[in-house]
Amino acid sequence: MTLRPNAILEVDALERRFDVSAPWLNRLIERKPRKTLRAVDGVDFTIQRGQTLALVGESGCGKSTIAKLVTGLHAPSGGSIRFHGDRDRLQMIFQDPFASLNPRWRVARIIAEPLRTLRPDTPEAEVSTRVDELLRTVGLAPADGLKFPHEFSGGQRQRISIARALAGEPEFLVCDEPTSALDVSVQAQVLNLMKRLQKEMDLTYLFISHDLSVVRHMADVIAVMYLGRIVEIQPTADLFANPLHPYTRLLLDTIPDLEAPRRDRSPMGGEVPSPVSPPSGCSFHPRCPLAFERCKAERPQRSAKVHNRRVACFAAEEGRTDVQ
Ligand SMILES: Nc1ncnc2c1ncn2[C@@H]1O[C@H](COP(=O)(O)OP(=O)(O)OP(=O)(O)O)[C@@H](O)[C@H]1O
Repeated sequence: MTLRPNAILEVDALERRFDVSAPWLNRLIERKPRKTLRAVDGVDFTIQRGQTLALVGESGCGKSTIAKLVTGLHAPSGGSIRFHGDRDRLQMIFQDPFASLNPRWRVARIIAEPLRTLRPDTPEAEVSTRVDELLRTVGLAPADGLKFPHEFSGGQRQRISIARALAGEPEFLVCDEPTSALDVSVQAQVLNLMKRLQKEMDLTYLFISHDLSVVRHMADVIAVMYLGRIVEIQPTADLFANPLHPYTRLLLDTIPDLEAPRRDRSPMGGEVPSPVSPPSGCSFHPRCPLAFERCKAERPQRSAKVHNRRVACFAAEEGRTDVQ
């Protein structure tokens, strides 16, 4: 893999397996073998400084595990993560701001915490000025610093999480479903805030969502995941204009308000298989309208020579779009 000069994060052949075996005594009695779950199964992507890469896919496809690998909460089972930035300046924003904000702390203390950790010698007056500034930056008032998290709405709580993340002077933010607990109108406001902050502070985002319509206006590059793998990765406009993988097309079909209605809308059928015993060949073949014999037997590889633009699908490689 060649490093582009502006890459801040390079993820290469990343794997994370979990041992999900029954306790050893049960295994012994019931003569059951060990079981391994492949949550992340050979993923690679690059994120350029100042850009947003979105990971999209249904629940359980491995998005959060990648977030935890990138932030160091999990160790990889294989592959590599190269971060060309300051590790201390990597912050995370979670889906549920209520769970991630200490309910017994006033908001000012919550926001000040990363600042105090980063620069323990900062005088109190300076900390408090900075907290006021951060509250204003995210659209809240300095007086809000005196309140507790439960006194705020969901959107406001997410603004508090963002202010707390910014207090750590981040250059890279991992955002795991940051707006999926919010109402649609509030979602848009928080997403716009994140976009504005990205521009003003030259932030890089790894943005995780199950919803393509959310990442459409956020991401420069979208990676679509299925069962621990990236099945397609493309710049956002290209992915929407010309989705290559049948799974991406199915995901696009589930977006109700896409301006140009697609002629061949088809509902997403079937369940995501278990990552403990994934289907043979291409993991998507049992749900794929374009699957043929080869898809059951062989696993499509990352086809691309070009970074952040590729598809893992035999039908796409062969240019077939006819339903079998
Ligand atoms: N600590 C763990 N131990 C065992 N299995 C795990 C663990 N963490 C995640 N998994 C499994 O790994 C797979 C990927 O999970 P992950 O949370 O990364 O998916 P996701 O795409 O983020 O889904 P969601 O949006 O529901 O969180 C799932 O099958 C999940 O059950």
